[in-house]
Amino acid sequence: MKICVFGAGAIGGHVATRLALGGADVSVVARGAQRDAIAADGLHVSARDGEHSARPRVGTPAELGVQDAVIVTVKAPALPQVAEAIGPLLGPDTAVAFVMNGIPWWYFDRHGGALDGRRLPEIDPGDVLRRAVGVERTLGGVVYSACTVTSPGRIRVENAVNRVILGEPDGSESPRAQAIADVLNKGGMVGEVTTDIRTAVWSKLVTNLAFGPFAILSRLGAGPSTQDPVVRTAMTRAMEEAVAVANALGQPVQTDVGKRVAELSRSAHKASILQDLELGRPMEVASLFRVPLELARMAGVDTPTLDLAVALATQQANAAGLFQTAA
Ligand SMILES: NC(=O)C1=CN([C@@H]2O[C@H](COP(=O)(O)OP(=O)(O)OC[C@H]3O[C@@H](n4cnc5c(N)ncnc54)[C@H](OP(=O)(O)O)[C@@H]3O)[C@@H](O)[C@H]2O)C=CC1
Ligand SMILES: CC(C)(CO)C(=O)C(=O)O
Repeated sequence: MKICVFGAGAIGGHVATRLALGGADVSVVARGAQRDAIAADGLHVSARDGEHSARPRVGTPAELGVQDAVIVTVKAPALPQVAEAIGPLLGPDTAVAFVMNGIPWWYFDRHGGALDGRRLPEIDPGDVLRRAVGVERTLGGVVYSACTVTSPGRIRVENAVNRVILGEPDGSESPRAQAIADVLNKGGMVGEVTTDIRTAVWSKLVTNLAFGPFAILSRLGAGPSTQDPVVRTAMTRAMEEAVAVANALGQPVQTDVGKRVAELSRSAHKASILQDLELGRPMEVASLFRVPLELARMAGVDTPTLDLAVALATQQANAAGLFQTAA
């Protein structure tokens, strides 16, 4: 199976390595020092189950040509650039899986009901992804794997279990998602296919949405920040609001909020969006924070704690020049 990973950073570098270990014909689209290092010396992943290396092909979409599947693993602000470049990788039967955090651009496509087909211009401005990729090629994706690029071409993975969940926007059974999941499983990552990808998206998102804005405001990891009972209470309320939004949208997320906040409070982990702020990288404010609250308004759910935290976090991202509120 020919699979190209578009955006071989932390997650993409890990996924590409697992796909190669699983026997796929893997290529990557990368840039800068990361691209040069992968081209010269391959990818090297240091994980709980060992040290893994792979030598994927590295090239531009035109050089790599039509694929059986493309896995997009950029940060959300880079999606318009993906839309511009992805064309040569796509044939009529190419599946394109967006394996990222946050509300995906296709969220209301093949959704059914009154909101079916609703656009999310903060994530897909001018419908560029819709036109370049098309909903028919698109698979949703969620990834549980804490990954960091430690130096170009080298990725450290924290989790003992690393999961990728894939699913069709219309909730149908998916042989094409299963084919990708099978390769991941062979490569030592857990690949799963779901018929309810939106619930999988929200199950992950409730943590990003409740934890991320507080991280930006405190500039601390969850552990140190939640030592203050006021913060812990507010973060708990924020996560309860996020779960209420998911439920109102028809996604039965099962998050045990008290347990999740307790887990976060034992961790020194700095939210990835705070790491982006500190490193001056474009921030996923739209897909992780603002669009979920747009969905809260559509669902008629009040989210006062999240509203304030997200408004202030957005101001921080604006002030740092790492996010621009859509005009
Ligand atoms: N890292 C983690 O532990 C986790 C991340 N996620 C999610 O996964 C997604 C990816 O995150 P992550 O892997 O951390 O991000 P990274 O920034 O590490 O990786 C994205 C990569 O894509 C590259 N890229 C962006 N645009 C282009 C382009 N036009 N052409 C070629 N390469 C490009 C980036 O290059 P450059 O650096 O030059 O911008 C970078 O190397 C996000 O949605 C994130 O929230 C989910 C779970 C955990
Ligand atoms: C929120 C959390 C801890 C889990 O999804 C995360 O990985 C992040 O955003 O850094």
